[in-house]
Amino acid sequence: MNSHLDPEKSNFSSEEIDIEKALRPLSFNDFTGQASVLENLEIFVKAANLRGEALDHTLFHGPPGLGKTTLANILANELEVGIKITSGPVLDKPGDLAGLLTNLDERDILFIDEIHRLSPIVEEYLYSAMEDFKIDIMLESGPNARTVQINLNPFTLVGATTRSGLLTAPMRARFGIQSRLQYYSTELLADIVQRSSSILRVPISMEAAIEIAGRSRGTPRIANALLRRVRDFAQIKGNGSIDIEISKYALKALNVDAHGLDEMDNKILTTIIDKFKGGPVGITTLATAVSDSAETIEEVYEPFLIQQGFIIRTPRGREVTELAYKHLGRVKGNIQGGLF
Ligand SMILES: Nc1ncnc2c1ncn2[C@@H]1O[C@H](COP(=O)(O)OP(=O)(O)OP(=O)(O)O)[C@@H](O)[C@H]1O
Ligand SMILES: [Mg+2]
Repeated sequence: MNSHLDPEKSNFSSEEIDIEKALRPLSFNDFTGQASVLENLEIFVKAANLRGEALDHTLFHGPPGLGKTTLANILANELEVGIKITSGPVLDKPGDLAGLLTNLDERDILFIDEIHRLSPIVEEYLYSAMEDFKIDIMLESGPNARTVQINLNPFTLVGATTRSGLLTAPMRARFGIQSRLQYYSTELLADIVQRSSSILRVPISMEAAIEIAGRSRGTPRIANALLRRVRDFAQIKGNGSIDIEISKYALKALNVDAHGLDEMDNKILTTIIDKFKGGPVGITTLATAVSDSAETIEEVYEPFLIQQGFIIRTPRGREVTELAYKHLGRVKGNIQGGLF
């Protein structure tokens, strides 16, 4: 079903949240990119449907905005089951988790976002639920306290994390399906921008879609956000349709980096250049210098910077490339005490 054309989904409200919802793909067919991940998921879903079983527990990891939450919802649609959504930081007591688990119907999905942020007690509690579909529940408290074991309906836990490095080994081992999402190419993002434009009913030229896509940091969420802003410019400053001129004008006015790098990306690059003579610099030293954690840099920022050729990893640490100097308008030799 072409669900994004469902009138209830593409409603009249101009609220960003509604737009966000309308743009979210609802089926495997709507979802662009991540070809190998999708290919596998489609097989696993078909097999689970054929056998009438719950899908194996599934973990999505990868940087923000690449489609983890979207895929969790698509799985529910494709399995034709219900989905309950929560997140690691929200689930702070085993009792909260028990409430969710006991309310799941057979084959339903429990989606836990930011699953690396579960408290150890809740995480441990989850283990038996995942493995044997059983949990212990405490009845009464004080001297009369006793626990009873409850059988759960077979369900699928779908976990999402941007920080797979922070997931404990026992937790990770309980996911039969693990998919890593990759940054999207400009071509794929241009397809997504075109799809979103047609949902928003705003005409866009191919060239403009590619321009927006190229500045979206490999990320569909950013591509959609830029599209919405460019659309504003097209409607107020232009004739309502998005061409290359209005796109360039809008992106310039929005101060969007030519490569789509965000503030932190640029901070990492300038720090390596200014404080570490272009590198190599160890990841922990770099993390301290930019006031973030080494894991976040490794899992959220660095993959994109490496993919785009701004940074290379060497045995002695991270080094910026020629491209980074060029991007920031710096000259290599200008650094005091530099080697070049
Ligand atoms: N493959 C895709 N095709 C089209 N649109 C997509 C795709 N992936 C993501 N999007 C769009 O990008 C937005 C962000 O995706 P989503 O919320 O699934 O990311 P996420 O990986 O869960 O991010 P976070 O880590 O921040 O939770 C969605 O609202 C959706 O509209
Ligand atoms: Mg998400």
